[in-house]
Amino acid sequence: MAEVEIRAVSKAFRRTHAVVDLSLSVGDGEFVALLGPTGAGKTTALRLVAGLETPDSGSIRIGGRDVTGDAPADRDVAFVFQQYSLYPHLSVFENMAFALRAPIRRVPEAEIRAKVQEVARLLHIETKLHNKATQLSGGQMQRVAIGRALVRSPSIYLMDEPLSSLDAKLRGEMRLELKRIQTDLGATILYVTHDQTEAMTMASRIGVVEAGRLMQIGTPREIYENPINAHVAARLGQPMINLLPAALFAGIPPGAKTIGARTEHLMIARSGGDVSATVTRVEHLGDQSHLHLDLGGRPVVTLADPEARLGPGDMVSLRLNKPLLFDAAGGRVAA
Ligand SMILES: Nc1ncnc2c1ncn2[C@@H]1O[C@H](COP(=O)(O)OP(=O)(O)OP(=O)(O)O)[C@@H](O)[C@H]1O
Repeated sequence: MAEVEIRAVSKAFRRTHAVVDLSLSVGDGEFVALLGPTGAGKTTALRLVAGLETPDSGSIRIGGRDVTGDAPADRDVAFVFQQYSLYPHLSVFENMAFALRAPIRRVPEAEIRAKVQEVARLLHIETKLHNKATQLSGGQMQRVAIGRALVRSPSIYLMDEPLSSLDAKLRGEMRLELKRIQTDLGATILYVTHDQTEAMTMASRIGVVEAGRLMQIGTPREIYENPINAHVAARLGQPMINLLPAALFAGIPPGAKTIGARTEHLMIARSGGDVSATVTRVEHLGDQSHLHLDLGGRPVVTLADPEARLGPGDMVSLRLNKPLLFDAAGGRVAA
């Protein structure tokens, strides 16, 4: 494993600025997630590191070596794509062994067997090694796709939404397993996702990307608690942060035009708060319930206290507790 350094890299496709002046380093053994909406430039950033795209400007270093002009095969990276793209006619074993069988690698057969078996155990697919790739469930296929990358020991693993085709339950399980494997192997991973839970639970640092630009990078906690602007604040947190006009509340510092209130910033009482709101809906999600409110014509969503027994039409009183403050342009304002 090795450190990867992206320095001031830009890439445009005709008039689309897919990646703009991106600087980012992934430390040895670190798990960095790029989080952003569709079209933000996450995949392009990954493809630039892999060498599948050439930057218009900037440079990329892997393990201290400038690889900007190198072909993908010379970069020592392993890529896991969104689609499994397994070879259907080959067994699970052969799919995983494939990269090790490249003639230039000259890996002895005994070593290939040992490595594939070790990784298969890690991914809990050791009993499937002789199945054809097509005789697997979606979750097993995705494990094989990840396993194909893990049998190699590249400088960095590049992963592009590898869990997005799995159902919610499997995604949750694979999140835990991928994190465990990364920790066990001390693997360096640059991971692309639009799923905030994946980024929050697996990454040591999250880079929030918007319209080709890296807006903020930090630990999940830093990004969640201390977002630099309203865009970043809206990327993390469920239910999404409520962005409300400051004018709805009294005593807000001058300069603050928008209040960012996450559920923990909103105290709900029957009376005695700063403003009153009407319950429009209570949404039961099993492990939690979301309380939808109307605050002066604006929708507000927060977590419902299961004890409160609120229903549509009930009036509640809201009190702000140290919310985030943003200026007219969405930039953060000190409280
Ligand atoms: N080969 C290409 N030719 C032209 N435009 C492209 C090409 N690849 C990407 N783009 C454009 O660059 C922008 C960034 O795309 P990219 O795939 O990197 O975004 P993304 O954040 O990975 O999105 P998603 O989550 O949907 O995969 C988009 O506007 C996309 O349409």
